[in-house]
Amino acid sequence: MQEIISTKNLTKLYGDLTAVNNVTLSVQKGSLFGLLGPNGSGKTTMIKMLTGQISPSTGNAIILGIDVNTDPIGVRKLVGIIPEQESPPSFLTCMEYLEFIGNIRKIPDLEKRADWWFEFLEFEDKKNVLCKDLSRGTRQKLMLTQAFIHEPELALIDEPLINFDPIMQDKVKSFFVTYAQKGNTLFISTHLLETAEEICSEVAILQSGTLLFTGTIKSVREGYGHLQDLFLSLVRR
Ligand SMILES: Nc1ncnc2c1ncn2[C@@H]1O[C@H](COP(=O)(O)OP(=O)(O)OP(=O)(O)O)[C@@H](O)[C@H]1O
Repeated sequence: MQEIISTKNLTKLYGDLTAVNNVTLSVQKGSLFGLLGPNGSGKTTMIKMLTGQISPSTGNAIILGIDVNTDPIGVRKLVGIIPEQESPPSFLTCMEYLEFIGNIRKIPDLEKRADWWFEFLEFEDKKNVLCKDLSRGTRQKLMLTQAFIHEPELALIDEPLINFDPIMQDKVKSFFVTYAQKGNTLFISTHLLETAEEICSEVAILQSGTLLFTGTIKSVREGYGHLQDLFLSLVRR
């Protein structure tokens, strides 16, 4: 087993508010890890700390062997990221945005890879359209493409499916499962408990910044029936 994400007593304070409280977590290679929790429970704050977008108040996170506090750029070079409700730049076309990402990430066969993604996510017709003129779902397709185009061994995605129709959700879920089966690791935050139960290998439940549960989906099914039963019994307490 190889540890891809390891946090120790990770804490984030915003003034008097403790957004994330002493979270110690371990994610193994090949996991499809789901971070769950009610609104405002600290999921986005966790992802921001794991990707070096914000610094923890105390505690630390090691991502792919790198301490994200000391080398956030090193972490961001390796991983794929979709921040919460992030949109691509309005003034670039889809292809221009991917070229921009390709230059930063030094992807040699960018055009070939981009064409694969345009076809896979069914938005070839938007290749040369300005991002400001895309629907929300298509913007999410482009964000998904930029996160995976360099085939990162770890991707961290805040609410990956929320803007997709059911057909596209199905396609992306299958992609995630296959991607993890190849030995890559996915860390997603979501409110979709059924989806998490369907595709995740492991889940964690946060409430008010505190970790209430971590375990495999198998252990959830064996111990509690459905993820939703466990979730509701924990957060309603
Ligand atoms: N920059 C900030 N300054 C002050 N408080 C913040 C900031 N960012 C987040 N918070 C607060 O931290 C807490 C956790 O927020 P966070 O966005 O991490 O929750 P979340 O679980 O992602 O919520 P949701 O499911 O609604 O997206 C909330 O109370 C939020 O208001």
